[in-house]
Amino acid sequence: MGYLHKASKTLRQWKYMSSTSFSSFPFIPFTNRITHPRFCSNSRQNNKEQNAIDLNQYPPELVRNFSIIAHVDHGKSTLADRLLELTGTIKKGHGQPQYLDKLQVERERGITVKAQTATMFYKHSVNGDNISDGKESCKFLLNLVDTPGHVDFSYEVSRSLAACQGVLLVVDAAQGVQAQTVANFYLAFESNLTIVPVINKIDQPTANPDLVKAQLKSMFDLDPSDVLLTSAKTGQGLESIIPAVIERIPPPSGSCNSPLRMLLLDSYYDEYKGVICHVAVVDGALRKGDKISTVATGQSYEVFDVGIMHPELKPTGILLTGQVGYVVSGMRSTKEARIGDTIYHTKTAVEPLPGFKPAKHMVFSGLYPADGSDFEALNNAIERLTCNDASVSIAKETSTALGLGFRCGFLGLLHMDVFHQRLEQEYGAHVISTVPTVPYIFEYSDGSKLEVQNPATLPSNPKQKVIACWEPTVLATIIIPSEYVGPVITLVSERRGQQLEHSFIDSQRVFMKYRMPLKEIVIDFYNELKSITSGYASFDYEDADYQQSDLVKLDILLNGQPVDAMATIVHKVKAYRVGRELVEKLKKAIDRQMFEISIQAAIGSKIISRETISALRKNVLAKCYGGDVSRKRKLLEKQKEGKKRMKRVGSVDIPQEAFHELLKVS
Ligand SMILES: Nc1nc2c(ncn2[C@@H]2O[C@H](COP(=O)(O)OP(=O)(O)OP(=O)(O)O)[C@@H](O)[C@H]2O)c(=O)[nH]1
Repeated sequence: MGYLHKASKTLRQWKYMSSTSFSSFPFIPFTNRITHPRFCSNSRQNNKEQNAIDLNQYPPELVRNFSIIAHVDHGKSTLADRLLELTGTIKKGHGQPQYLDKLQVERERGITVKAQTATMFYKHSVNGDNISDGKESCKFLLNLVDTPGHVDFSYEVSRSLAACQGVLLVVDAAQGVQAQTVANFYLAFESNLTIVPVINKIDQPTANPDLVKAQLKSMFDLDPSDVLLTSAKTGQGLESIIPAVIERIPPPSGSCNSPLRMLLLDSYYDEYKGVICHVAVVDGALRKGDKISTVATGQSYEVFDVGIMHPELKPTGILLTGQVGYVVSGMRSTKEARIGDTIYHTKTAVEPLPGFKPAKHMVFSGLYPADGSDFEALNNAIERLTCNDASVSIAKETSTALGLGFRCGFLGLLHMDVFHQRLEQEYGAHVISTVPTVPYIFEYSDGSKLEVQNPATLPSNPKQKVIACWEPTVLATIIIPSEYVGPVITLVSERRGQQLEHSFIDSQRVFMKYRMPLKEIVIDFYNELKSITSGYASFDYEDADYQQSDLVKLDILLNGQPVDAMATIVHKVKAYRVGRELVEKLKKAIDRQMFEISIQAAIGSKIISRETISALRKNVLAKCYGGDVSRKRKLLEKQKEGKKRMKRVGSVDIPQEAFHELLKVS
């Protein structure tokens, strides 16, 4: 209730500032109550929403910016739907669950990949705070940010939090606190945000809200009496959420009188409007027609359109202190709209906002056109997609096996997967990707150090020049039911993890913290963890330091010729097993051809594993008896088509599937 009480003071400043800075805004004497019709409406007043939204009616004191954060699948997007419905922002039964998950990939996979903001309006009685006598209610402007739950996209979460003063920390009533609950709690806590705990899915037969309350108390010291109980599915308890947001989360604290400072939260390219920037106005005000610049480039642009996401773009002509919205200016490419940058009025230079830490690329992989001749098409597709996903790093590279392509850096394996899927679905680009690798550091005898993002660039006999190697590590959090502790410890030791912490969350569940090499979790770790714990484990990680390690480059040779796109870097103790598995997978994936093919794995000049594919021409006409010429021609054509999709190394044709198979070996 404290923030409502403070409302009077801020409103007085706003009213004063408005009378001086905004000609349309009259001076209103201070009354110790939010009673002026500009800010408040009588509860009997007509509820009909005005078509044109006048943001002048929402001084910072009537604004609340909050994110919904949670572990994967705990119900963030469903809860966001219900809040949008409750506030009349979208119609009930709009027939599109998880409304804010707009990408095809999000709908197909049922996950949120991009954080999405929506502005809502809500009338709330300020009764009981000595501000109002209870007969009146104020209309508040609420910016809700639905965030992704998967660890790969935690960068999106931390960015979203920069525009918020509080969060709804959502926890599944049956699953309880999970690994991303812990990670997200600390993201919010370290940003000094107000945390409103919400236990969701209380309709489930296995829901145990009391146990979850106890977990929230023991792990985060959250008071059980502050915890809200809800079901985003049935709507139970939903009505308590927005009042809690308004009463507990502080309003934004920027200065209305200061020059404009906006934080650039996100940007994407729209075919009709050009670059659209999502912004949070920290200080001052922005109007259509203003001239703005970004700190990074200093370039000046005119504001053509400005507004809010309600939840679609809704022009308002103005954005004021504490508000979150969009801006369209003359930017030609999203490269001009750097995320975390500060936007200001061109003629009034300002101190830049702190911005964000740059995204850290955890996984690198080569991307090549499935058909070598399609390089230009792939180049175009990647350029367009990276306009809407700036968290991927792209550099051109050449492979003797695959031709011209790109080396791409991703936030994790799911991010890489989503990027591939979007390339294919949204831009029709078919790609071959090489084995994902992490950024290793190699130190050479002359003292120089090299970050290696592509194993092929490493000399094949590293011992000759390399004097030390380092690999990136992560701090991994695992939460499991106690009966799975044994198998999980075995799995983590196989993956070279060092235990740092082991404690009980409650009588049944264990919290474990490990330091692990990033490489060991990149491929298939989570799947294995899930499978040995019958799906009950949750897992999260954050990047940690580099550690010195005994690494070797593993080459794959076909008929004695190394295939650069198949080279990988592995820990020495794993080299023999990985070499053998790679060779076996390739034997299964490569068709027999008219000559014998030898497949070898080698460390330097030493062959550590070998398989042979015996010679045989695949006779596609074998089953085609009789003289039907057109059928025979069709089959031969089909074989020719298939060959087009093959990559030729020396004389050996490698199907795309062979590259996919290699992705599964860790
Ligand atoms: N029984 C029940 N199911 C719910 C409730 N809320 C959400 N769900 C279901 O839980 C699943 C996950 O919901 P989402 O809203 O996509 O979860 P999310 O946290 O946004 O997921 P990510 O974005 O992938 O992290 C969906 O199948 C929802 O229908 C609830 O209150 N009760």
